[in-house]
Amino acid sequence: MAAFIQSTLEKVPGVDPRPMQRSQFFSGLNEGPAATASRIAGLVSEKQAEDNSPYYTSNFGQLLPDSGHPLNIGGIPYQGDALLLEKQQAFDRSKLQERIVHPAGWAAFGKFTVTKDVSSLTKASFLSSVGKSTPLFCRLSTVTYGREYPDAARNPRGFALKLYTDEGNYDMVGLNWPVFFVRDPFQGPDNIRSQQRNPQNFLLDFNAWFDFLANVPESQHAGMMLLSDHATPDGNHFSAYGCHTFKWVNAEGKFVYVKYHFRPQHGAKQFDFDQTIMTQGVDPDYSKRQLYEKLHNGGTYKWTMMIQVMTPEEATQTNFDPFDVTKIWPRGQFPMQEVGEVELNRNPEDYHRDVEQAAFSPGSLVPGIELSPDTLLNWRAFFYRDAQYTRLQSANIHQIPVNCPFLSKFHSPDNYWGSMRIDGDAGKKPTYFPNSYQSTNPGSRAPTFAGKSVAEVPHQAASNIISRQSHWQHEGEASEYDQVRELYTRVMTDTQREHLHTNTAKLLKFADTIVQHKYLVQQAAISKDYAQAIYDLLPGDQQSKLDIEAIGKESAEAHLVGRDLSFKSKDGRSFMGMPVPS
Ligand code: HEM
Repeated sequence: MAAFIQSTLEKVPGVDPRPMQRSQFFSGLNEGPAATASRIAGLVSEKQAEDNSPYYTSNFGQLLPDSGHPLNIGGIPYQGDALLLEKQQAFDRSKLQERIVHPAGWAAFGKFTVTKDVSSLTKASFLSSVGKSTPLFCRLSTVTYGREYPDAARNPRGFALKLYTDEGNYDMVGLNWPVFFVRDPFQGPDNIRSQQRNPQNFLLDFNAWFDFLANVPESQHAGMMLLSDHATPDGNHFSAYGCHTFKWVNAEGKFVYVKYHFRPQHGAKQFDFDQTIMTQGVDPDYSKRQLYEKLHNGGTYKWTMMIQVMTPEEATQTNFDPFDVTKIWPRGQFPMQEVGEVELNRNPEDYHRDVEQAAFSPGSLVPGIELSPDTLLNWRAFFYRDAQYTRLQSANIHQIPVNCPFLSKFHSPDNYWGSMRIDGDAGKKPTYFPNSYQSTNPGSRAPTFAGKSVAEVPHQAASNIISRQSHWQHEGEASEYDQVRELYTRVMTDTQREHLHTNTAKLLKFADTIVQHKYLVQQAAISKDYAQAIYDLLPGDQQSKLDIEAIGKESAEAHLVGRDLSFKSKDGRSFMGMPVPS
């Protein structure tokens, strides 16, 4: 194609004489999205495209006479200078709206390699054989602070992977801890807003941080992560998790549930409170720089991917809800198995093109990997695209190189048109179904559907009743705290507990007395010693306003805070994903 264009151009007198001139792609560096994607993902070894034009031009190819002199009338810029206006307009529009969450991000390309055979568990092509390697893009992020906020700040870290598989793109959109604050989609925006800036005065609002935690019993596990040194990793030295439960389906249509874990081969390291404050001040770009420099100097970062596996039958037997993202699966009961390795080895070429415009969605799945009956996961699979269509101002985001499914064996969407459509679009292909051309005949001009082999395997839901009834096992139950109590009393070391107490007290002192009281009630439900230790570290004038005995007594009913039990399932856990009987 490029040769054809070139030979045509050469016949036109006065044409740009550059060899392989490809401006038809209307891309800044004269290359199209799939070519860019193949290169930045490291599949082809071409060097970064360079602009070899002898002269600067406008977006529309007109030569710019010089850079320092607008058309002017006696020194006043003349509005008819379309070249100056274009430059100003492009500048004025050059920043994207930042992500509403996870705006501060840094990223790299690399590969995923299968190291252990899991083909009996999933038919996903990228996991089909040991040694198989798939290019990937990974974006790391903080969650609730703005794009330019210091990236060592106390916050969860996002860990989003996009695997360019031969069956389309697979996105895994996880975090650096295994649980989330809420399990109900209604509380998602509340949770995030409580950790974002106060809308009235734009100040960081620790009162809101603690107030949300004080009123949502299931948020204590993630809350403990947020206040421990877990929330202040040393740059990219952290473990990551898929958090939710996923469903893996094998070639026989049998399924299991899985949890994803990613262990850093470069080791997990954390900063304490003071080191975090210092790092933020000394280098606001600490985590970004750590990744960039490592890769720039030829190094790599690697995580080992592990899974825990649970059969649908086992999922009915556990004393915790396996589809509740505020809970973990105990490793003693569900051991870790190795799957493969994530390697980051190439820096992006252009931050805006490759990192800002990246769009991950928990709904971007491939055959063999499906959603479990986790309410929040199902909602996330639905709404991330909505956020991106607004943020990137187009539904045609698959054309952006980093999002382009450039290795998919098949690509023939039945969607067409829309803003910023720059590819071949629908062309002559029928875009309505059924049609008289749709067939598997090689001569046909329309693709057909892949059918049952790629269809989701059915699982049973709790019932066929539409209602607002809750299906959570631990809702309104003291068992809500079992796992977080285990973490606090048995898993954490003395030093980790000590840091948790001091970190918490240093921030809880910014909260109102009523919030401090209710927050300590939740912590006392985990352990009275825990609430006492935080209380002991609060300033004396604040302690005197709190009644630690009353807090201890109220903790017996902490699990009922914020609960309307009229919505609670009468059968306890009932949101169960069992196979459909044949
Ligand atoms: C409860 C509700 C949640 C809400 C309302 C929410 C909302 C969002 C939104 C709107 C975005 C920005 C999408 C974009 O513009 O590209 C986002 C990004 C992200 N979310 Fe969530 N999210 C929630 C829960 C979670 C959970 C449970 C996880 C992890 C298991 C998670 C991990 C991420 C990550 C890693 C990103 C950044 C992706 C990137 O690097 O571009 N989120 N989320």
